[in-house]
Amino acid sequence: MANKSKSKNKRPTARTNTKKAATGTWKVEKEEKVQLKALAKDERTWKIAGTTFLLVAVFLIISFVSYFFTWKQDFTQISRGSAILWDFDVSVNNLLGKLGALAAHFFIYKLFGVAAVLICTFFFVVGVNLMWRRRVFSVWRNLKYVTLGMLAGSAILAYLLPNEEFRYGGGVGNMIVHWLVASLGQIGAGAVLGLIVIAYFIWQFNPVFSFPGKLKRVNGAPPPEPVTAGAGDEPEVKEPEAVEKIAPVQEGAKLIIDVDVEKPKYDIKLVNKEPEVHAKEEEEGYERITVLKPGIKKPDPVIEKADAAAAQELNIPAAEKTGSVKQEEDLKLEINSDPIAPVQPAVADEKKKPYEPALNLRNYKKPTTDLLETHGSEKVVQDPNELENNKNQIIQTLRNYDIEIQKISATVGPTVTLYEIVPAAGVRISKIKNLEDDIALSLSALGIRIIAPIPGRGTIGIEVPNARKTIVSMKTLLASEEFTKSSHSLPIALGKRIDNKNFIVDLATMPHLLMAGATGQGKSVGINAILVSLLYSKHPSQLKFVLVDPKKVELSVYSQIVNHFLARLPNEEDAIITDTKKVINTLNALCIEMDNRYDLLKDAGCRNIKEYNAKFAARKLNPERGHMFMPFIVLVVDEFADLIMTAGKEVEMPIARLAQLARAVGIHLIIATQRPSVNIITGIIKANFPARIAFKVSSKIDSRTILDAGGADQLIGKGDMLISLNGEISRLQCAFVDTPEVDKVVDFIAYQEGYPEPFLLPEYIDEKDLEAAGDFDPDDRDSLFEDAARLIVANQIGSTSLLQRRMKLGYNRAGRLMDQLEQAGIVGPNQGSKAREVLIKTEAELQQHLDMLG
Ligand SMILES: Nc1ncnc2c1ncn2[C@@H]1O[C@H](COP(=O)(O)OP(=O)(O)OP(=O)(O)O)[C@@H](O)[C@H]1O
Repeated sequence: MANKSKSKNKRPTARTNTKKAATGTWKVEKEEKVQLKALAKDERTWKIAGTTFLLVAVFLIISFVSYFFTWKQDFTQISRGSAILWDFDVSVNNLLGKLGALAAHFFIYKLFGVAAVLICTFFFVVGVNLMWRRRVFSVWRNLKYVTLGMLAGSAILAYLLPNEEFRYGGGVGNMIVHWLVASLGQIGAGAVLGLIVIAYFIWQFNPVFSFPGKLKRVNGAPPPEPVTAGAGDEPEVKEPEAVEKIAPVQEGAKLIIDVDVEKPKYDIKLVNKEPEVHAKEEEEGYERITVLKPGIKKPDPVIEKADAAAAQELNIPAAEKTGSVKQEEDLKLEINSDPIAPVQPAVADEKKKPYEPALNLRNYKKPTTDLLETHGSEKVVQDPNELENNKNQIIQTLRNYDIEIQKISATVGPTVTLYEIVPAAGVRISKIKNLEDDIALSLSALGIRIIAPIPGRGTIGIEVPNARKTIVSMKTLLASEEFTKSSHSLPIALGKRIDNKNFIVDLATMPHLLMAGATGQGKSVGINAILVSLLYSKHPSQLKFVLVDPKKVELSVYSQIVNHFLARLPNEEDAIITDTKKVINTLNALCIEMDNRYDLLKDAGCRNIKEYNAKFAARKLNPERGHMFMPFIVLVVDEFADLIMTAGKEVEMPIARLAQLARAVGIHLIIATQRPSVNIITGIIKANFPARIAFKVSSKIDSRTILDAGGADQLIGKGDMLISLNGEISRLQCAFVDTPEVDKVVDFIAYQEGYPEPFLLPEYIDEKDLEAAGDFDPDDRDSLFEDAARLIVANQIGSTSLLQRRMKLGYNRAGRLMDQLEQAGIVGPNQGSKAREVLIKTEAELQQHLDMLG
């Protein structure tokens, strides 16, 4: 539905015309409305609005600064108010004239004093966001800081500088101080303002206060802590009375409530997990750097040393090599035009060090976790009263249906609590399953899901949403040891399970992922979580993304890292594909890349990308024969429904082909859709995507389409999700990474040196295009004819796939080239599966032959 209206909005004129045919005056109003809407959506309107806000920010800052110097001279005039604007006899000294003087006087003198300068940042932030049409800064956060800063700043200045000629605290500051002094006295007012300053510093910097005496005790035995702590080695058992009303539970804690069914009474056990080990600042092999400005890096002795060592390996004088992109490019071009082809000479010399793809961007630093934020408290909180009430209601509801239970226990997760029930002997499981809606009704909660039975546990699970939910920050997951020490090829941190365990999986083994969810339920955040995980774990030489974004805005931020992590078609400007036609070409190009990679694997005698890359790194494969280090390629399609609706089979077929075959050659697909209906997620797509994620969907049917099971319609949104992996469905809270965090990560990468150009996919030329354009005459020589002839003669192998691989061509074009080479007498006729005979033996001979052909 949402999408329908979106696409309608995109075509205001079409919509207007239809209405026109229908009615009279009403139609005109409608038309105006539509035009206004189109105007409001026009990029230029946004830019004009952005520029206006930025100019207001500049206007205010100049008038404020000027006011500090000129207020005294202008005071009498400004005090007359706006009347002076129309009095041409009046002149003022403020740099921005009467309006500047009046604005500054209003904000500084009448309102917030010196602290009023903060208001300029608000106009700046809004202006920048409008100008770039995305959330570069958080307006809400800025507004909070500006308001609090102006109130607190004006009061503090008014308190500290009370009798000055200049009103440092402005009218508002004076008023607050006046009221504080009248209520609390001079000292009390000072204490309150001092407290505000101290509270600000504590909040901002969270200093550590430690007492030497206590430290000694910590070294010996940890002091007992309340329920929260997770400090004790032993699990604590507490009577309910002893538990605080809201008991924060440490990550990984399991809350077990044992129920005596006759006399409702329970024990709460908290089983705390080992404390979380925080991220290492330095990841293996990569030093941490501080990024100053684009292109400017702090000189780092370690990096320089590494450069020297690497240069030595390349047999290039260190001085020439250090930091010289140009040199690196030249050298690369000499060996192979591929941007990630080996810079290091890959001669089959067994004594040489293994080839390291990362050395081509040896100064590259992976992003650090301090770029990310912790959202809210990481502690899972659960109210014992809530637990008790839910438990009683579950027991009562089941009893109403004559179902008795032996035991009930609860596991508190970030968003939901899992109540596990052991039913009394003889109770049929299906009976409980059928009561799903009744239990949900009696607990008056959305998002109840019943798992009957929980696989492998012999219990029945009832998931009930928590009244207070915890956000799972991406930062925590990426800093966890499971992630930093993971041995996965493509680790992705998706979120936390119901038992608070981190859920980190390997995309390479999934091997493709289908994601669905109604609009606004967390799909975009989920895609960002996956992309950010991969950016945190991989070097640009190891991974390339192909990003398809028909909505045009969701993935655009990643365009900044085009020369680091993106792949695109040759001769394409944009690395992020938004146009359906280009999507089809890209998907077909990926199919060619897959076929080429299979040829290389076959030639190398390897079964998969891992073996192949290991062999290449051991310098057992010759780049001269087209071998190269293969990066993983991850294709992300945000909004698959749009594509299927517009291009149908043309999109479905290459996706299905890639999904069936591409795993072994390191190509993985992530396909997301808002509308998981059967005409979009067809049988053929579904059959090839064993791993599927569902955020909240709007109907049970949608849930069945995506997961082959109900439940996704019962989720509560905001990243609450079900993942079906190897036939097993788990409920997760998706990791949250906000857009400004993604911006920071992308900026961190973008400011570093990248490859000279993006990773190029093979060229794909649509047969239909060629025919339609009528620009291919078999008698006309292809523009690449001579290059192809040279390649074939140099290698003395008459193989079409050699042309495909080395010249990055599609099968059809390479085939035509081969036919033309045959016509020209350079290669012999087709010999089935064997390569054609090459009739010309040397380059000199070829040159003569070509000259003869003219
Ligand atoms: N994992 C999460 N944790 C907490 N809040 C979340 C999470 N995921 C999403 N949200 C909240 O839900 C909002 C919508 O999420 P998101 O933009 O990912 O939805 P969407 O499904 O991609 O929507 P659309 O399809 O319209 O783009 C976010 O702005 C955020 O406030």
